[in-house]
Amino acid sequence: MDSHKEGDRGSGKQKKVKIVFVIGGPGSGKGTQCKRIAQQFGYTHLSVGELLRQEINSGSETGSMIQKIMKEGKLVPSDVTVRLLQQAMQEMDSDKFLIDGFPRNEENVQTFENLTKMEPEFVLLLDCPQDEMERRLLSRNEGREDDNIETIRKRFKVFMESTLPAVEYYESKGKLRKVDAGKSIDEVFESVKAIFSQGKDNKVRPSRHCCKCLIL
Ligand SMILES: Nc1ncnc2c1ncn2[C@@H]1O[C@H](COP(=O)(O)OP(=O)(O)O)[C@@H](O)[C@H]1O
Ligand SMILES: Nc1ccn([C@@H]2O[C@H](COP(=O)(O)OP(=O)(O)O)[C@@H](O)[C@H]2O)c(=O)n1
Ligand SMILES: [Mg+2]
Repeated sequence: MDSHKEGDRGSGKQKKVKIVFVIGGPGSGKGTQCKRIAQQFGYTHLSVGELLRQEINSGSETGSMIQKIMKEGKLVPSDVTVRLLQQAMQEMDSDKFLIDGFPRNEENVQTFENLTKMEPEFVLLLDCPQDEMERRLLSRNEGREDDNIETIRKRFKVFMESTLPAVEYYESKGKLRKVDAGKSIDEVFESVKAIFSQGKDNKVRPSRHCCKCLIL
């Protein structure tokens, strides 16, 4: 079911917005696969982690609160995260969003639905063994202060304890699509492509990268 975006009430025209959530443990390959999906299927890729890091870089008070939480591998309060997400979606002239790294707990799920009145078309789960994720993160030299072994371990704990229960919510609604993300990038993308090609419009469109995600 497509989501309907708030707004355009004056014209009575409801803009249909298609949303897909992409979740998986830290290092499962969300960012890597999202870039390819955006390119191939014309989605605007919004990485929630990137939006939070941009808020940190803005030097705002909210940013320093976010930084403390991310350093601990904990989850930022959902109203903060969802507001940043809403802002980014409103700024982009797009009707197809790939939301990377969201939801990460049940509070994320409820807050998103309450504030946006939108639901995802489906949720893609990248399922990857923890030792493989750890190996990938330790060689991901993006200069992130949360990519140290101590914080990585905490993030894994958050994933197991908070994110997986949110996954079960979507599974119960028949909206979960799971792929084995432990294989090579190309092999994982083959499985991902099959899932996105099941949708109605298989047309390949020019990619619409969110400018925010290009600032890595
Ligand atoms: N299937 C894969 N096999 C090996 N390395 C991968 C794979 N997918 C991603 N990577 C690498 O692992 C690291 C984490 O990938 P990333 O897409 O940032 O994951 P996430 O966004 O889920 O944390 C990056 O250095 C990326 O190049
Ligand atoms: N929905 C979200 C997404 C990210 N985050 C925070 O942002 C951090 C980095 O998220 P990310 O998606 O960039 O991390 P990776 O899984 O890509 O390594 C998380 O560890 C959380 O601290 C959050 O609090 N809530
Ligand atoms: Mg990522």
